[in-house]
Amino acid sequence: VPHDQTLFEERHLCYISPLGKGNFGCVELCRYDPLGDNTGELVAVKKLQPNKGSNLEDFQKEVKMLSVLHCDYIVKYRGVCYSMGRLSMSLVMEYLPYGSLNGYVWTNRHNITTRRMLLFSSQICKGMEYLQMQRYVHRDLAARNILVANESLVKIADFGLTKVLPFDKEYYRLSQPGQSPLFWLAPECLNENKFSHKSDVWSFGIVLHELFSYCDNSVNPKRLCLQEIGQNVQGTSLSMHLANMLASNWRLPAPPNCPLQVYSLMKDCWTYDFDKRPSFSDLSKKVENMIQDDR
Ligand SMILES: CC(C)(Nc1nc(-c2c[nH]c3ncc(Cl)cc23)ncc1F)C(=O)NCC(F)(F)F
Repeated sequence: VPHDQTLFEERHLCYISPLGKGNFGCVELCRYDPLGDNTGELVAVKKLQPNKGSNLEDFQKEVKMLSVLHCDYIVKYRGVCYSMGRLSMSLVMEYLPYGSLNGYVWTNRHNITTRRMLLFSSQICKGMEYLQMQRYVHRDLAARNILVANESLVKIADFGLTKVLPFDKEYYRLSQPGQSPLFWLAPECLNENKFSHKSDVWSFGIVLHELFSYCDNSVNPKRLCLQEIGQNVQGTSLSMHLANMLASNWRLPAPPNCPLQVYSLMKDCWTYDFDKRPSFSDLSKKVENMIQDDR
């Protein structure tokens, strides 16, 4: 039997440190070191948190989804590690040393150019275009869920909420309101739990806002929306307030010093009618043109 490169033996997986908590589990930095001489490669290992609202088959679905994605702009699946005699499993992914995009942009805000932000934006569009071809709806596109591979490459990650569209529908209706953070959601998600490629486009607009705000937490989408709602958040639920504001055409304000054409691209993504929003291929062309103009 040819050696299965996607099977990681638990005894060679050496824990180093925690990376963070994602949807349905925590992710740890480990070294896979079968030779036992510390020359093994670093990997990110997502452990299934037993009965933390997630179960093995949901996790196996996430593993299956990630294992068939092959794109430069999507975090690479490396394999699985079974433990407790196949009763539990972990998802092994490539480790990206520069961490999540929101942390990276904020830390390097003094020397990140518009050009580099546009480059990251076009890579996210291309990753999302690829996901769309697989009929995957990410449902949690946010700067915290983008990883930085190096100074000029970012990748989409955290597919814990991703859904595959049914063959006969261009949207996915969630049975009950999900756990996606409200402030990244399109109106049809807030009002009807309807998720589609076009609601991912809305979230991409929010990611542009995060990026061009240098992921400054003091002006993040949640903070700005709550400011607009004001403290008078009585009875009406937060998502109702937000849905009403969006219906009366309120949108996040332009980030300071944001190039006008970038803000108008965000506004295109935030078109109320999902059918009129640009596609990711439209968006990547527009962003590419901005990169050319930015010479
Ligand atoms: C839950 C987890 C761990 N959180 C973090 N991962 C990494 C982090 C840093 N390098 C990484 N390489 C691979 C992976 Cl899967 C994560 C990291 N860095 C910081 C995090 F908070 C994560 O998965 N976040 C979603 C992601 F950032 F990946 F989109």
